Order: sequence, then structure tokens, then C-alpha cells
Amino acid sequence: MSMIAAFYGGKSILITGATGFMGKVLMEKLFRTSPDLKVIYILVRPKAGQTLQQRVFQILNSKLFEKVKEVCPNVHEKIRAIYADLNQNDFGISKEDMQELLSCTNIIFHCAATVRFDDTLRHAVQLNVTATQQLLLMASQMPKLEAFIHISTAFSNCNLKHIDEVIYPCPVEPKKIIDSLEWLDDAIIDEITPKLIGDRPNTYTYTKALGEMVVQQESGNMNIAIIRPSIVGATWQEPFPGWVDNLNGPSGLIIAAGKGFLRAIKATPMAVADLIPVDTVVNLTLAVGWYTAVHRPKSTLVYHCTSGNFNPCNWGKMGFQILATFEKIPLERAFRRPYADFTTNNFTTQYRNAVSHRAPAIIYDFYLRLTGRKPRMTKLMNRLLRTVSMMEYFVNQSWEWSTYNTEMLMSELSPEDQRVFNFDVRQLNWLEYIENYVLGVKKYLLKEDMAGIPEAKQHLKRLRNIHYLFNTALFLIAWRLLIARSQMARNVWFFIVSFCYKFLSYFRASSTLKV
Ligand SMILES: CCCCCCCCCCCCCCCCCCCCCCCC(=O)SCCNC(=O)CCNC(=O)[C@H](O)C(C)(C)COP(=O)(O)OP(=O)(O)OC[C@H]1O[C@@H](n2cnc3c(N)ncnc32)[C@H](O)[C@@H]1OP(=O)(O)O
Ligand SMILES: NC(=O)C1=CN([C@@H]2O[C@H](COP(=O)(O)OP(=O)(O)OC[C@H]3O[C@@H](n4cnc5c(N)ncnc54)[C@H](OP(=O)(O)O)[C@@H]3O)[C@@H](O)[C@H]2O)C=CC1
Repeated sequence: MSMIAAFYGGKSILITGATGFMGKVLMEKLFRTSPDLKVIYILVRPKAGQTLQQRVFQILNSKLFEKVKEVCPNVHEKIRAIYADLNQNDFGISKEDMQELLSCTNIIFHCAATVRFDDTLRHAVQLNVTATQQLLLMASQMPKLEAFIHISTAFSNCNLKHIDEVIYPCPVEPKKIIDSLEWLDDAIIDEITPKLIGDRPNTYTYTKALGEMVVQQESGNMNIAIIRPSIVGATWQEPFPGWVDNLNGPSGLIIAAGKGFLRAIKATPMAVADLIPVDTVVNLTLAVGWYTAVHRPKSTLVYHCTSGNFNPCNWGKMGFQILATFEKIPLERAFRRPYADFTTNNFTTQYRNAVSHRAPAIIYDFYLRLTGRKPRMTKLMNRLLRTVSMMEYFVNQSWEWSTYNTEMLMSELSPEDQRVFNFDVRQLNWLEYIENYVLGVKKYLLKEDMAGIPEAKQHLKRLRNIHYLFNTALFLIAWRLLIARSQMARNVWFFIVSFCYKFLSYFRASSTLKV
């Protein structure tokens, strides 16, 4: 019997960010392994014209939850969606709902965050810092609370090369930042943002670091732990391999490469690609929830959920396997044949951006205009290049994360728990994982049918022929223009033509002699 699964039985669990990538997998695993849990409260806001109930209905009816319905048929009764907007004071939660949350919650998993790299400091602080502070304040008023698990990121201290499982201080106190953002106007905030984030690449990593400081400062007597996953990718094993439903991290770029938009990326092939499957993060998170509540460590423990020091894979190997998978299982209606490589310096990156990205987009838009359609490729390409440039920081260097606490926890688990809540990435076969990831992107994210693979392959053949035809035409035009302008080119051309003529005459003569 799994001790962890038994621990969650009968518990009231509060999850923020339950509608997000990680939150959904967390809920799924909880329901599947502890179907006798009492209730999961989720803090949700209406979005994209959907009410809370519609959002929950959509999640429960998705492929991800198919297995849950078998083991926990009354899952919809055990999920209680509470209206909450983490950007508002008291999260905009009604008095009755707040009362229920305060009096019943046993465990909190705080997953909600803005993960955008380009968010304004004001918004990122509001969600990643102030909301965390408010949630801690709420938690401190919960008499039945056993553990508060905060999800951070392994990149919160990416300005360091070696990162320990400790909370590092930021030069300016989070409280001072929160206070000053209240009265500073947006223009001034934009001006001081680069100074505040310092040698971090974006507001996301900076505010996640501030969020950790807040957790440390406001922890009081609560049992708190922080989990720091690296780059969270598709599921490895559970509930099935390759599940992914958003474009964050590598997923968006995998699609861009598969559709033939992305031809080159400035990346260091030997740098460690510290990807971690989302089900591994969820297993560690649940194990940490159990350990924190049951063993009540004296201080706030930080757990690194990373792969690099256990089972490293580099970007070169990953990129190669992504392209190899697209050879076998292409995406539908690709723009060009999937082919990409890594550039290593700014000059080649600029060159490749101009020749392999912008020029084809301009040509395609020209073709769209000619055929009376609205041009869109240049806009899409600019967006893609902007995204790629934001990712460059993470694919051109390696980090070392110490994992003492994670290893300690692994050794504390019973063999059964190690199996049910497996977070040992040493067992992960990268080539298999990446292949399933790419397949998952096709099936679950793009919703493409596997039956369409022969047609997708046929389409790639047509693209290859167009490519050859286009290159030949381009060469002939260039050559014709050169001949018109240069005597030397004319001489070379004359020499080649007469050489071919003589060569053919010689063969014709020798074959006539044989007869
Ligand atoms: C040897 C052979 C070599 C071969 C090479 C082969 C190459 C193959 C591919 C290689 C893959 C390499 C992958 C590298 C990935 C590195 C990831 C590093 C991540 C570090 C993570 C740190 C960990 C974390 O803690 S945070 C979680 C990660 N967070 C994110 O990823 C968020 C990033 N997203 C953003 O910041 C924004 O969405 C942004 C800036 C990317 C886009 O903003 P914008 O305002 O322009 O657009 P949106 O309104 O958000 O969306 C518009 C449009 O774009 C789509 N979209 C959104 N995000 C992405 C994305 N990441 N990639 C692609 N497309 C994206 C979105 O769906 C919208 O589409 P519509 O159709 O318009 O709706
Ligand atoms: N994905 C990754 O690669 C990594 C993620 N992490 C961390 O893991 C956690 C989960 O990330 P992930 O699941 O990928 O992120 P997602 O962007 O998929 O999910 C974010 C969640 O936060 C919720 N949220 C955002 N703003 C609000 C708001 N104002 N009010 C209520 N809810 C809100 C979203 O709700 P809604 O659906 O309404 O938008 C969504 O449920 C985050 O803390 C992130 O920092 C750490 C390392 C890597």
C-alpha cells in the first residue's frame, strides 16, 4: 500500500493554477491514486467566455482524465471550483467560500503564476509575489493546514551557475518592491525594470525569486516546502506518455520546427537541456506534500526537480531526435520540410534569420498577395523569432543544481511509493521520451489524426520537389544575369558548354565505333 496515496485519503486539498499545465496533471494524479480524498478546491477565474463550471467540465472530459473516471467515477463531486482572481484583493473570493477554505483546507499546492517571459514587472510581481504573500496569509489562518507546497522554478536563480537547495536573497526586499509598485507609474517601472532584474533574463525568473523570499519571510509556524522544476515537458509515463497541452518551454518550438518555420536557433549543442517531465514534477510534489506534513522539517526545504545531474541530455541530442521523429511522423500541412540546425554566433544567427526565416516569409506573403489573399507569414515569423530570442538565454548555457533534499526524499520512500510516485529520472530514456513528446505535440496539442501521416508525407515530397525546382530556377536566373553582365562568366559558360558538347560527341563516336 502506498503511504503517500493513503495520506491524501480523506484530505481537503487547495490547488491554485489547477487549470494550468502542471495543475491539471497534479489533480489527475491525486484523483487516480487517492480516489478517497475528500475534496479538491481549485481557485479558478472565468476565461475566454467560459464560466468556472464550463472550464472544469472541459478539463474532466479531456483525454487526460479518462483513467480517473474509471477509478473515481464521482470525480466531478469531489472537485469544487471557487471563483478567484489572484490579481484581486483577497482574490475576490466570496465570504462563504473563504470561510469554507479557511476552516477545511489540509494541504495547499500553489502552482498559479504568470510564466510569460515578457510580462511587465507590475503584473509579474502581482501574481508571483503579492498573490503568494496573500495566499500565505490565508494559509496562516487555516487551523487544519498540514502543509503548504510552493511551486517555484529552478531558474529563479539562473544568474548563478551552481545553485543549492536554499533560498537566495534578492538585493531589494519584496515588500519594498510591492510597496513601490503601488505608487510608481508604468513608464517609471519600465525604466527601472532592467536595474531591478539585474543579471536575470526576464521578469519571470526575477519575480519567482522574490516569491521564494516571501515564502521564507511569511512561513511563520507553517510546514512549507518549495519545489523548483527546471523546464517542464510532456508526460513521461502517466497517465500516458507524451501528453502536453500548451506551447510553453520547448513545445512551441518543436511545432515551429516540425512545420518547417524554424530553420535555425542560436543554441549550444553541448549545453545541458534540463527538461523534466511534468508527471515527474507532480510525483515529487505529492511526495513532498506528504513528507512536509508528516515529518514536519524544522525549516523550509527546497527541492530541485531537475534532470541534468541524474541523467543529462544536451540540446544537440534533443534537436537531432526531434528532427528524426519528424522524418517518421511528420506534421500536417508543413510550410517547409522540417530541417533546422544550431547557430553558434550572432553573425550566423542574423544571416540565417534573414535567409532562412525572413526571406521565405516575404516570398510567401508576396505569393499570398498575388493570389488575392491576406499576407500573414512575415508577422508570424517575427513573432517566432521574438520567442526564439527569449529562449536563447536558456539554450546556450548549463546550470548545476544540487539535489540533496530530492535524493534524501527518494531514500525516505517505501519501495511501493518509489514506484507509484516515481521521480527518479535516471530511469528515463531520452530518445524514447523525446519521440513520445513529439508525438504528443502532434496528437494532443495540434489534435492531428495519425491516419493523416501518409498524406503529410506526400505533402513533404511535394515540398521537396518545389524546393528543387525553386533552387534550380533561382540558379538559372542568377546565372543568366551574371552572363549578361560579365565577360568572365560568359567565358566560363562557353567553356562548360563546349566541354559538355565534346564529351557527348566523344561518347556518341565511341558507341558508333563499337557497333
Ligand atoms: C542537430 C540538429 C539540430 C536541430 C535543431 C532542431 C530544433 C528543434 C526545436 C528545438 C527546441 C528547442 C527548445 C528550446 C526551449 C527552451 C525553453 C527554455 C525555457 C526555460 C524555462 C524556464 C522554466 C520556467 O520556469 S517557465 C515556463 C516556460 N515559460 C514559457 O515558456 C513562456 C514563454 N512564453 C512567453 O513568454 C510568451 O508567450 C511569448 C513571449 C513567447 C509570446 O508572447 P506574444 O505576446 O508574442 O504571444 P502570445 O500572446 O503569448 O501568443 C501569441 C501566439 O503565439 C503562440 N505562442 C505562445 N507561446 C509560444 C511559444 N513558446 N512558442 C511558440 N508559439 C507560442 C500562442 O499560442 C499564440 O498563438 P495564436 O495562434 O496567435 O493564438
Ligand atoms: N512550465 C514550465 O516549464 C515550468 C513551470 N514552473 C512553475 O510551475 C507552476 C505551474 O506552471 P504551468 O502549469 O506550466 O503554468 P500555466 O501557465 O500552464 O498555468 C498557470 C496557472 O495559473 C493560473 N493563473 C494565472 N493567473 C491567474 C489569476 N490572476 N487568477 C487565477 N489563476 C491564475 C492560470 O489560470 P488560467 O487558466 O485562468 O490562466 C493557470 O491555471 C508555475 O508556478 C511555474 O512558475 C516551473 C518551472 C518550469
